[in-house]
Amino acid sequence: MIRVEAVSKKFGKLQVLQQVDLTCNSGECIALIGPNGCGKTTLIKSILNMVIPDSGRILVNEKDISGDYLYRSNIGYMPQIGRYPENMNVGQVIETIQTLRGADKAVDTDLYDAYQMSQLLSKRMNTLSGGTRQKVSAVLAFMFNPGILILDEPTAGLDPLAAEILKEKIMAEMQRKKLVMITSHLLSELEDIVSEVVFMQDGSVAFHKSNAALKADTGKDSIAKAISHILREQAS
Ligand SMILES: Nc1ncnc2c1ncn2[C@@H]1O[C@H](COP(=O)(O)OP(=O)(O)OP(=O)(O)O)[C@@H](O)[C@H]1O
Repeated sequence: MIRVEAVSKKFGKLQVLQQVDLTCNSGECIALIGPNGCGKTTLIKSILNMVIPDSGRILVNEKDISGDYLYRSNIGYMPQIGRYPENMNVGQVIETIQTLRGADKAVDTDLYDAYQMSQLLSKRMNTLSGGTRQKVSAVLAFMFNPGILILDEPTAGLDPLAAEILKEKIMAEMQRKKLVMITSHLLSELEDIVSEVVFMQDGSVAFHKSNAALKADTGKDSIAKAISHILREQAS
């Protein structure tokens, strides 16, 4: 479970997060959406302790994360752009992360197998295509069987089959009562997997509704249409 309480963050004079409150529970798949620059990645990074809020607090599984780093071993994070030691090959990167995580940890090889990683192990990171780099990030995010998955634009650059494989894996993890948080601008891709929609605007949560309630309240049959409907109403 993740609880964000009145979190604010400024970069210089720019107020990027403003009194953000958000609760996310196990078994939910949350779509964190909103316009470019509204603060989605900053919120995700705050939950990961990669950005330190100016005020407010964040609890993961009921524990305040400030000054704590151990809680992150229960979070699988797929960044928007995966950065790795570029002179290592794929096998070395996976092995290094495995060692850092502790070799005795249960390893989930579903995506490793589905993406045929064993055929890519000798490829150097700096020679990978953008999509293949995304596959490596996905494999690493899911590999250590974390209770929470935070995926920042996970399907960006993936081919349709790879994206479908990832969606199936996300759904399987939800069935196992994992908490999944996804940011994406590809709203149609989120349609079948998302249980909750959190819409951010100007650094705040504009609304947080279940996928079903969002559609029922707007009378629309897709997340994209529902969001456009709300934005048009706001503008008029
Ligand atoms: N380290 C930083 N230093 C200064 N400004 C930053 C920093 N990180 C983010 N910002 C600014 O904060 C704002 C919010 O950025 P953020 O990446 O959280 O947005 P986002 O909602 O994830 O956007 P996108 O949809 O484009 O990925 C932007 O204006 C960005 O330029």
